[in-house]
Amino acid sequence: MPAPQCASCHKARAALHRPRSGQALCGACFCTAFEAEVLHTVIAGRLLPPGAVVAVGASGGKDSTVLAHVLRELAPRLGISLHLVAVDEGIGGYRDAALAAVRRQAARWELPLTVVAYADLFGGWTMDAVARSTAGSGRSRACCTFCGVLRRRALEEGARLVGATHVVTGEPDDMAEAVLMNFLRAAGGWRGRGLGSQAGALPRCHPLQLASQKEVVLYAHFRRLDYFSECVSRGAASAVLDLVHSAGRLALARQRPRRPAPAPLRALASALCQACALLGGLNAAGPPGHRQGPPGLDEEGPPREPQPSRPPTSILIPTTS
Ligand SMILES: Nc1ncnc2c1ncn2[C@@H]1O[C@H](COP(=O)(O)OP(=O)(O)OP(=O)(O)O)[C@@H](O)[C@H]1O
Repeated sequence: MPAPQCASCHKARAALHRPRSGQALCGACFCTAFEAEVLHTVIAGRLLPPGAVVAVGASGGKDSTVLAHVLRELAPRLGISLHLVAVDEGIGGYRDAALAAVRRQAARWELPLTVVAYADLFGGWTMDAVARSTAGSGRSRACCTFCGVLRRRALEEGARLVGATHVVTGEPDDMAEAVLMNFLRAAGGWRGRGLGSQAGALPRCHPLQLASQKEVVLYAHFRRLDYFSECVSRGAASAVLDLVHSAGRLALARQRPRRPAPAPLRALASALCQACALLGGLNAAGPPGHRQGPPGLDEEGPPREPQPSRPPTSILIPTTS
């Protein structure tokens, strides 16, 4: 059976059914719609004012690749300028390939790129050194904690270095996780790693917050974006997006005076100090490199190989005649 006509341009054959609406669109109309939706997210949420100098957290992965590409398309309309900031965590066998992808993107899209390294920012500590230092102490979990906190700090440093006024990161419907965490942590207020920014830090936002993982992959596919690919098999659920919408409404409704945050929230709001606290703990146990061991974070085996990237075939329309 031939593919249906695109429901938007009525000229080309449809190439996909949009996961949420079921609308059949050709690749070009889908990309245009996707960009328009991100534009709406930015404008409606007042995420990036005209004149903003925006540091894009560029990991080389699909989310930040799509984010950078979409914002580059929208930049003239939004009146913003972009600067890619990549963090080199010092993870042997993993980050190098991702950074190479970021360099190719910067060159192709003619965007300025700054790379900041943990080793330079944190007194010689790389994630490989952290992994060795924390070995035997619930290592995998400790590594994620260190990496998340230090990366946030490094991105902030990089953004300030390039004179950015705002920071943006990928995170499409992963936002739901943050939303849920915030609901659970604070029945009385909305704050934290999700849609807000931390005290003293540059404003940080997630323009892809309402996009689904599947559509991010489809956008990358139709725009033929070159990115460093890991597992892309996570699906999108409408409930997840509804949750993010609810959080946005909750944030807008939060006009009443705020109650003092409970203790866990105060801890969340001090991630910059958290980085120093974690580094202090590491240094107390010995300088970077004091413990020898194999590089790489995965104690169960060697660092993961990148997986080939594929769009979710369940929503692509087969191109048969
Ligand atoms: N090394 C890095 N350098 C700069 N920004 C980063 C780096 N790692 C992550 N980020 C930013 O944080 C966001 C969330 O990263 P995380 O690894 O949690 O999610 P992800 O879904 O794998 O993102 P991506 O597909 O962009 O790699 C990324 O989209 C990116 O904007």
